[in-house]
Amino acid sequence: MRDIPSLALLLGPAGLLRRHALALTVAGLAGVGASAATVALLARINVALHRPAGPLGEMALAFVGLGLAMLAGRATASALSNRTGQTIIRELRLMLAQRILAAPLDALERYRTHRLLPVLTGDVGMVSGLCLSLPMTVVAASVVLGCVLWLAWLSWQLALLVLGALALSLALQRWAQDRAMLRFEAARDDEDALHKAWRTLGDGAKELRLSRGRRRQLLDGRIARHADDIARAQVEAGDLFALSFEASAALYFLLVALVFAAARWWQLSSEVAGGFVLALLYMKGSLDQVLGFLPFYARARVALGRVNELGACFANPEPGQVSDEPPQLLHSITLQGVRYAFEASEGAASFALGPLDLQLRRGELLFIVGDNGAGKTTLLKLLTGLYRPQQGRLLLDGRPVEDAGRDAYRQLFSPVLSDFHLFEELPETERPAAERDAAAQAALERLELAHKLTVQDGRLAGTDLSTGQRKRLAMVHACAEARPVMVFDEWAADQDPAFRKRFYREFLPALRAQGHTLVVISHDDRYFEVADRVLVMEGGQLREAPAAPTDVSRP
Ligand SMILES: Nc1ncnc2c1ncn2[C@@H]1O[C@H](COP(=O)(O)OP(=O)(O)OP(=O)(O)O)[C@@H](O)[C@H]1O
Repeated sequence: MRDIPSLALLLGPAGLLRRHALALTVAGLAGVGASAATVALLARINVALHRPAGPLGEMALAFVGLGLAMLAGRATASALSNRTGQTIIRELRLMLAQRILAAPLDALERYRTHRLLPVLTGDVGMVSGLCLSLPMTVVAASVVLGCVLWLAWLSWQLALLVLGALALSLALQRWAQDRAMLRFEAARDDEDALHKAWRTLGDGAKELRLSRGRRRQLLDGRIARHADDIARAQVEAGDLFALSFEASAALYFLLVALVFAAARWWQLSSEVAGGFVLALLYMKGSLDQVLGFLPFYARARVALGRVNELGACFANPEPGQVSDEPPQLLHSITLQGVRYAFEASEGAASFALGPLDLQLRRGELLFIVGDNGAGKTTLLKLLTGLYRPQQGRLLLDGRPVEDAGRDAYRQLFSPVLSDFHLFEELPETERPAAERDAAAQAALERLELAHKLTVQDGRLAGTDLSTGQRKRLAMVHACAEARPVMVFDEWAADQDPAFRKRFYREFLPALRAQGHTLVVISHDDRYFEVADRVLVMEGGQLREAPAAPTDVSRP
């Protein structure tokens, strides 16, 4: 089991609760004030029950005054805690999104993207619930405390008896909580695995329909197994809490009986005994609220652990993400003695690239070719600044690209990666939006997508597309962005022969003529002669290759 982390994210020096300490203190004080008014009201009722009635008007005034104070205190506490809770949730969501966006790509790849969503939705929701319910639980706890103080004022011996019972009840809950946390932790691990299976339901929909075996594996082997494990862990944890809760409830009624017996034993007045019974019965609701909060708190601690873990994984942001300086490529981009190795994962040998040298000259059309797994995409990630070289240097026009300048450097590139994501909106550019939209519309026509899609206010509206058409649409986005360096990772792989030919013989030369520098990963050796240079990747090493002779009669 992983360690249950501290509440640093909420209570640490820069914790979210600390930042709202004033509002939360005011909410807490208002709640405590309301509790004091409640206890005073109880005391008045007790007096009214056991002593001859005083002037009615005075009594009514006291009741109304205390009732109003209670109402105002509770309403203030509730409204303030609700607003502050919602603000904290918003800040937590933004903080996590910013951290993920600012994290180095390899940190995100190591974390595994399927683990992000359960944290960002389920765990953040659970932590949000904790923030929202915490202040009102504090109010309930202060009602209990107020009642105990009043009882101590009535009879310290009986109050000690009550305190003893409360301590026993809390110890029981603590016992249940410690054991339940282990189950909640195990259930949360299963939630991650289950989420991965949910993704398979959508991503593998076609394969699953074509294979009963795969369906069985997914449903029985993964979904049912994890769902069973989660249900078992939650039931066991729920049983533990229910057991301790019911034991506390039984103890409570035993306490009321004990109070009666002790009052008789110590010959206490009926006002004292009545006050005790009244207070005990009244504070039962608040006590239940506090005890009922504990199971929720236990689950929220586990969720908070995951949120903390995510925050910690991405706690080292890349510097310089908000540089306004527009990047320029005047002569060349150079990789000098660059080396990059992936961390070895269970049982698999790690892949290491380099040390290698490469110079990409402005305006050139460079092909990178090589076998599957040779390291072409890894090289592209180093060249585009997505990965930081572990050794060696990346130079822009002879000047090293340092950490602070890497994000600005990355703005030189418009990529179409092999595992590209299709955004709904066209990217923001330095150019006016109308110019960008016109470039996108022209690209739609060139790529024969204009009958499927139109550009509307920077968005691309239209029907669903085939795999090859989606790749073309990714190119439309790159053309609309039109950065100095355009990068295509096996773009032509999904295109029909005629379009593939147009890509190599028409589009690439046209983009080069417009002044773009082009890096193309390709397996299409029949078009290598289009390139100014062809480099071969082999086992993480790079070598120059002469362009292959071309048979222009082939498509
Ligand atoms: N995030 C990662 N973590 C660990 N290993 C990785 C990671 N990404 C790639 N690799 C490994 O690095 C090696 C090179 O991968 P890369 O994607 O660069 O190859 P490639 O030449 O582009 O292959 P292909 O032509 O099949 O796309 C492979 O052995 C791959 O398993």
